[in-house]
Amino acid sequence: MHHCNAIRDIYAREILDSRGNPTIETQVLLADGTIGTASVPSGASTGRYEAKELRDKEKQDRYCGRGVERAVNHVNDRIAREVIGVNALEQTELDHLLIRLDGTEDKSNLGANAILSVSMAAAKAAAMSLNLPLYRYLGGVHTRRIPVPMMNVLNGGRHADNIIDFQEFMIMPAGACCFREGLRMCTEVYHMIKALLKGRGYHTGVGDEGGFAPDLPDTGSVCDILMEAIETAGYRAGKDIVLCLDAAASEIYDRDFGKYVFVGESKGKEKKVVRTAEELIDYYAELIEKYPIVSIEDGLEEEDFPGWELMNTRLGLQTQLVGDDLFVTSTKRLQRGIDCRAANAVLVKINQIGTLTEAFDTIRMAREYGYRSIVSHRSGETADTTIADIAVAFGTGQIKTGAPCRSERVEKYNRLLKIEEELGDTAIYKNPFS
Ligand SMILES: O=C(O)[C@@H](CO)OP(=O)(O)O
Ligand SMILES: [Mg+2]
Repeated sequence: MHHCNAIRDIYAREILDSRGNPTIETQVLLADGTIGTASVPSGASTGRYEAKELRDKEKQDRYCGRGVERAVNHVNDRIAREVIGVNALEQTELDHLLIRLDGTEDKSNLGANAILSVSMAAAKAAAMSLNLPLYRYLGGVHTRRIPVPMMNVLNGGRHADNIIDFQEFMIMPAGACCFREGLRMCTEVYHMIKALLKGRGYHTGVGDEGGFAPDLPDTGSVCDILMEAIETAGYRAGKDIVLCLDAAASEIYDRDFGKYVFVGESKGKEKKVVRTAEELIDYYAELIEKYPIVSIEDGLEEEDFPGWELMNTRLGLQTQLVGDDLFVTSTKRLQRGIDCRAANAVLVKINQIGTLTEAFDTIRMAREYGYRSIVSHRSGETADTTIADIAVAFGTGQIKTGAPCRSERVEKYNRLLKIEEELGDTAIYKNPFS
């Protein structure tokens, strides 16, 4: 109890996220006076099997009403009573205590957002009290690898009000020499995309993650613009910069119909464009043939493990196939995918599972089975930069954190710039696909 790293007090409040929705921020005070502060993001295209946050928005909050307020009260009341006195350095114990206290499979009792805010704030306080940067505290002395950004530059799906069916089009500076250089390259391409869109009369408003959201008719025309922007900016597409997709296929899947419906692509056509899982895999194969696409996330919907297996057999050797809604950062779901060879990579979103310890377990399991991990933001974000430190701490080699023009995303990039500077000559940056 009198240990200097013991939690002395804890306090949560309601703040706003980048979509203007309430979210939770929690502060943990240690006996030595250190304060750790953390805030929690929120998704729009959430996976069915994600841990449940207590949110205000009705569609995400099965209790309806003031969800975040209840999450805040849970931290200040029930959680505070239990965690005061716990040693903040014992992250695993603390997280397991929170899981037990909640008592449900999906954290719907206290709220995954309430629980995660405490988990994160305690880790930050512990690092600070040891005078260590967070990545060093979480990763130890061997921590040296800076992730390559998967930068979202064009938005569609649930993240924008345009007609593009797939959710995210990303560029990745795989051929850069260091993070700073890679970030600069991507930013130049981002600006070039804007110029090209403008020149062709498309609007240049952006989606939730800062990627442009023009009404381009289909995936091919989006990829064409990206290719042109890369080349015009002076880079070699496929060498210096490669492409990645997040199809977020669960969002376009019609369960009753058993097919994927491409509403945007159907515009102006007589017949609706629909694809079965097999046809969608063929479509990906065509796209990969034509464009330097190295990674496809949520290529199929979250229930279709057999479909994923087929996709992995067809495309998995040359393409990174990332499970986001499919795995929801859960070791249980990931194990199922591993058993049936469903994919070869996992997206890691700490709020999908609700504690740091469980997210770390998922990264560890992925590594054991030769899966890659990509640490990721949510479409509703805050200024919190914990995910940048996690990516470095675990040397995942890849991070997905949006466009370079919305502060809540830029915060993460700027944090990585700072970490790379701190690591100096010891920093490692390398193409995750070579
Ligand atoms: O699908 C995704 O990968 C994420 C983040 O880009 O979106 P959301 O947070 O809306 O789930
Ligand atoms: Mg996704």
